[in-house]
Amino acid sequence: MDLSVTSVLYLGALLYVVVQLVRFIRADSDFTMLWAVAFGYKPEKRLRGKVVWITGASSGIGEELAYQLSRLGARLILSSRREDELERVKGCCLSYSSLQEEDILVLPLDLLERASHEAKVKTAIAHFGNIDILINNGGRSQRSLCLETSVDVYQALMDINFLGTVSLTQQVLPYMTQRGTGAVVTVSSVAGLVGVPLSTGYAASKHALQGFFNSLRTEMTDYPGITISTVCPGPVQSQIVHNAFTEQLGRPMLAAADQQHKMPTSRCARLILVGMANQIKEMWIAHQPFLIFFYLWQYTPTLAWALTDMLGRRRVQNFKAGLDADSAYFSKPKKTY
Ligand SMILES: NC(=O)c1ccc[n+]([C@@H]2O[C@H](COP(=O)([O-])OP(=O)(O)OC[C@H]3O[C@@H](n4cnc5c(N)ncnc54)[C@H](O)[C@@H]3O)[C@@H](O)[C@H]2O)c1
Repeated sequence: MDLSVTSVLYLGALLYVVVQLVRFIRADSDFTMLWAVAFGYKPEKRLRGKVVWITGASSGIGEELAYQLSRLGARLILSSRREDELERVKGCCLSYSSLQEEDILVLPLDLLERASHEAKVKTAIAHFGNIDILINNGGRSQRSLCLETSVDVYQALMDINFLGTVSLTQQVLPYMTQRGTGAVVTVSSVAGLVGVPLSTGYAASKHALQGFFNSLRTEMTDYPGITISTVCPGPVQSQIVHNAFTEQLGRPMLAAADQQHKMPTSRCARLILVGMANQIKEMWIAHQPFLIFFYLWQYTPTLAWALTDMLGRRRVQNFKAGLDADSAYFSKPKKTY
């Protein structure tokens, strides 16, 4: 076959586009993250020995971050409300790693109790002398329709997810500015960037975090050694739905939803660590088809709204019918009660 140089170039370009397309379809994070995974610094090199404070360390993503960081040799401050659960996580960290008892501080903390945050930070500093990285991970979600939701639920979501996180960050940051180095990594959500039906208050609280940290990042430009990062995961396996607020405070979710379609917690935690090691400022972490939504919302909002309305309507209808709204996009919906 006689192929001209131009045809070879065209074929090469086509092959390149196909390879990139396949990579994108199989991707589980944004392009910067993909680059960091392939060519960036490894967490093993960058995070060993660091003092890392994780809020919401008693379950889900925070618990998994604690395990992976302990294996890397990072020293840990573990916080959430339940001390016994934190001691369990600490015990596992010690057995998975070569860390010593004093390398992990269990520091119970309620994001709602903002008046206690200053003293908690002082306790952490007294133990380790400094905090290298604060991971603002603790938070709660929501599964309820706006028209049925008490405003107290909206207040609680803002208090925990937004104000609790802001309060702790404000207490930790001065220690970082004094040293001129540190990182604040905040686990936001896909709901911090896009609209999510049944989670109006949760999405609002995560949008608030995005606005806050995107603005703070620029205020911190006088401190080039300080990194402000936000993490935007799509659905990840954890207790988030089980622990979600419903339409009234104190009314629990009736059943945990199917988690098969969600990203494994370990993969999400690993990607967060890669992002931290490479000081990435915004991390989009999700399987397809969720990842494509991030891009659509960013670049073609009109198309994104049309698609969200189509899929979101089904989610709302399933919820109203008492079906599992979370897995309803992907599998035969299950009754939640
Ligand atoms: N799992 C997901 O699909 C997903 C997706 C996007 C973002 N996120 C975010 O990831 C973070 C971790 O959630 P997860 O999925 O591991 O859920 P999870 O429910 O398993 O863990 C949440 C953690 O936050 C803690 N927490 C809740 N209220 C608190 C309070 N008042 N004070 C202190 N700690 C409190 C819990 O004790 C727990 O340790 C949250 O900020 C969540 O919004 C989760």
